[in-house]
Amino acid sequence: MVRRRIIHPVACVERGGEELATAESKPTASGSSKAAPRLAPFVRREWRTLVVVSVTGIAYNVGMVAGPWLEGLLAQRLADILAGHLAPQTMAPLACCYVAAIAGVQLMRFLKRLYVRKFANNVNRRMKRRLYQNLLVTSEEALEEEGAGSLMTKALSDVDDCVEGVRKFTTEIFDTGVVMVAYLVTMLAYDWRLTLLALLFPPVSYVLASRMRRPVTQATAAAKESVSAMASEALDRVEGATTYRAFGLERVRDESFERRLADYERKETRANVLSTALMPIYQAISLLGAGIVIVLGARDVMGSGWAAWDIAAFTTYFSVFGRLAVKSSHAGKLFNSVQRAQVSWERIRPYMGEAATPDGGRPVAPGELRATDLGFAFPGEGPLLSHVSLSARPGQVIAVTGEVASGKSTLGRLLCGELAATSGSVTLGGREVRDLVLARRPVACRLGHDPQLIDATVADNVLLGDDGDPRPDLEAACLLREVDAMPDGCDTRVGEGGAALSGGQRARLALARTYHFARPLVVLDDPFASVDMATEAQAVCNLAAIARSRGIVVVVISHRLLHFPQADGVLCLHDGTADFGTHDRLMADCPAYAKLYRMQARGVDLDASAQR
Ligand SMILES: Nc1ncnc2c1ncn2[C@@H]1O[C@H](COP(=O)(O)OP(=O)(O)OP(=O)(O)O)[C@@H](O)[C@H]1O
Repeated sequence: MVRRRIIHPVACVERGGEELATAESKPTASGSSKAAPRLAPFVRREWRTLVVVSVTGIAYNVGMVAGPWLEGLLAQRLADILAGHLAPQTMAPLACCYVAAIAGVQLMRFLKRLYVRKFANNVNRRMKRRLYQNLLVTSEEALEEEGAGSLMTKALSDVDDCVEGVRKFTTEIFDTGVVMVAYLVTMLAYDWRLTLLALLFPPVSYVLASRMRRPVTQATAAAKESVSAMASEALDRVEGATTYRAFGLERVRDESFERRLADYERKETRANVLSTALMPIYQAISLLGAGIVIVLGARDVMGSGWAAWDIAAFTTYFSVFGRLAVKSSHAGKLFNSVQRAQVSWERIRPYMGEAATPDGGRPVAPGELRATDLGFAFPGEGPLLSHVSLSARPGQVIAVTGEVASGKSTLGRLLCGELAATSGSVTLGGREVRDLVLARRPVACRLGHDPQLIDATVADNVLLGDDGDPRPDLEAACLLREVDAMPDGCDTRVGEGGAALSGGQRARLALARTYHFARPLVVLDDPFASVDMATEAQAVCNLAAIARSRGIVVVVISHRLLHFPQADGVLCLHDGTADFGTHDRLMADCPAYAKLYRMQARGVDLDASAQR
């Protein structure tokens, strides 16, 4: 069966190039971390930076009140000088104080911004590292379900959006929260009755902003989904460019991409409008109190109000009120950025649990493989396999065959613990393989249809950074003679995905790597599909020798039955069930197997080939 798969080369390197059996659930659900991941620990790790942010943030924002206060004094001093009550030179010390205060406040602002950025960068780096580590140990099944576009969006933009929300929140705590308290206290000190009246309006803008939370969240989530779908579409278009061109489907695919693009534009525009364009409305509402301040403040200056003000007091009060009104409208901005961050966090949350270390478990000793009464069905589909049983002692080779799409590859994945059986069990040495896999113990490896070669040398592709000599493994895979004939031998580069090799060479190079990292259970899914018969005969011989010498169980899945008589056991899948036994018994008792074998036997002297 051919299915589109996500290539994750780093995972391939980490997993020894084999399709290492992993949990199909996401890391957090697979036992590495039971508690739901939380954002707070990522933030808490940066407590030192946050202390600097707090000190500079409070100094900056409290210092902000000094500006309007000194401006009031300057206005009053100017009035006194113009009235002849004071000499002009008395302005100089006050002006110096003003400049020094502004400079000090701006210095604090610079430091606060610097450390907020540092804080955000560190949180971002830590979250991306965690996401990356968890993606590495997530099963292909889960990755495919998620979709490549969605994963790219999560890795690249959701973490950024989430951290940006945290950064804005941290910034606004000081730039909005602390400074508003400082402004409020100042205004209450000047005239508390006027202050209470003038500040009736900002709460209206808070209420409106909080009412808008749900639409903002929904619009943001819709925009995120749309960008993921667009990324998937673009990836698919690039990956399948040659195919679409060859089959004249380019226009259809381009139109489909255009539709995705239009959908993205619409949803992103709506999300942006809701999260940013409402700001002026919040501001206008907050500023409605300005009229009250002008009328009642003028009465204070005239001596008929609730307080006795001079021009300095009026100037300071009006300036502080204006700043407070503008700041209070920022609360809406704060809600919106927090909403956006929440949406992103929910999307990446499943991948943010304690990172599981790939392949970190203790080795598993070789043992008997026993599959008992296995049954399996893909979600929402009818049973694919039922009542499948087999067993193999250490050192034995089991051959598996069956009709097309009878579930051979699926059985290989079940044996390796990559998929959870619907019923029955698979044990190795008496322990459930899937439990060992979920505990990240290196129990099984599977060589699938895709060799997953890296753009490096032949030796690198076998060893993947491991110490050792690749030659014995290359020889066992019947590739050494061809590698020795290459210009640089084992140091020959194979190109991206092994582009410089033939299909058969690619398959055998991946086989050599599987031998190098062999586990107690090795499943080879159609490993000799692209090699000639003589090479296949030698490779099968070597495979049996490796199984015996290392005491491992090897399961070979193949459509080619030429060498099945040499296997220690044969499993034939047919009609949703299976027959297991020796080649001779199946020839006698399993008509489906006998038919397949005889069909291939036509024109081939099988007995002679098998004895070679
Ligand atoms: N992830 C999946 N979700 C749903 N159905 C799937 C999935 N993977 C495989 N199948 C279906 O399960 C059936 C068996 O697939 P499988 O690859 O195991 O068969 P196979 O015997 O190895 O095929 P082939 O002979 O072509 O190599 C197919 O009908 C396939 O479409």
